Amino acid sequence: MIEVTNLHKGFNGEEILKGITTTFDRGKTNLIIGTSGSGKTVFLKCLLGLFTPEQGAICYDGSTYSELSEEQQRDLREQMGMVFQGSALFDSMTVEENVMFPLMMFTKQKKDDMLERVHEVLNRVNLENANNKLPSEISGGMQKRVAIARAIVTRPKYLFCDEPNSGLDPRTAIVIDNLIKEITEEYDITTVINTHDMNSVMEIGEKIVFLKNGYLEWEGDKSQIFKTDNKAVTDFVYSSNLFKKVRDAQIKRL
Ligand SMILES: Nc1ncnc2c1ncn2[C@@H]1O[C@H](COP(=O)(O)OP(=O)(O)OP(=O)(O)O)[C@@H](O)[C@H]1O
Repeated sequence: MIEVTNLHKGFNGEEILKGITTTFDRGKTNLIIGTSGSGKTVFLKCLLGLFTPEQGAICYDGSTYSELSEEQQRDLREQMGMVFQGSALFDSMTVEENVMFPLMMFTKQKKDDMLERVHEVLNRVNLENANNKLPSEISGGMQKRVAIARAIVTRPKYLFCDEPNSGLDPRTAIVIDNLIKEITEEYDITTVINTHDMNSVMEIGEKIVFLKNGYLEWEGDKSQIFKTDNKAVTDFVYSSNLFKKVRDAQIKRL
């Protein structure tokens, strides 16, 4: 579980996050949504320990980040997996080498043990017969599976995903969403996903945090998001192509 209290973060005197308070439960897919420039990426980077907030606290299963020693902060960061936008695989490394990379960086395991773990996670993300391929030789959906395998290979307690669906066709996007949800439940991970995608909200939005201009404007789950009368949220929901059609049909019937 991650508990965020009164988080403030700015740059060069401009405040970007303006006092965010929320919680992200373990074993759940938590989504951060909001309009462009609302501070979603800055928030995710604060959760990853990449940005230091000016005020407020982030507490990971009882450990408040700012109260930890540098060594403890490093240990905590090693318990975090990250799926980057666009997958961010190493082009010159094979699928197997990409997934093994965090194990080589952060553990002192024997090569055979590392390989066994790599094959285990590649199987889990249903990626067979691609171990020796380069990223350029596999599809975008397969690259995303490799990125997920690489993010979970060290058995992280926290998984952060930045726009995991960007660049994927809608069908593949749903498969990837559900894979992340299944992994979150199976391994009891606290997962936080930054997304623009209303399909993801519908599919896996167990907790949704909506940011607007650096404020937490609304939070709830995927059933509540269609019942809220918060205008910023309804504008966002119905600006997606999928729901524009639904709304237009409703207006026509009136
Ligand atoms: N390192 C930085 N230095 C200065 N300003 C920054 C930095 N990172 C982000 N910002 C500013 O913070 C604001 C919020 O940016 P952020 O990337 O978090 O938005 P976002 O909600 O993720 O948008 P998008 O959906 O378009 O990716 C923007 O005005 C951006 O210019």
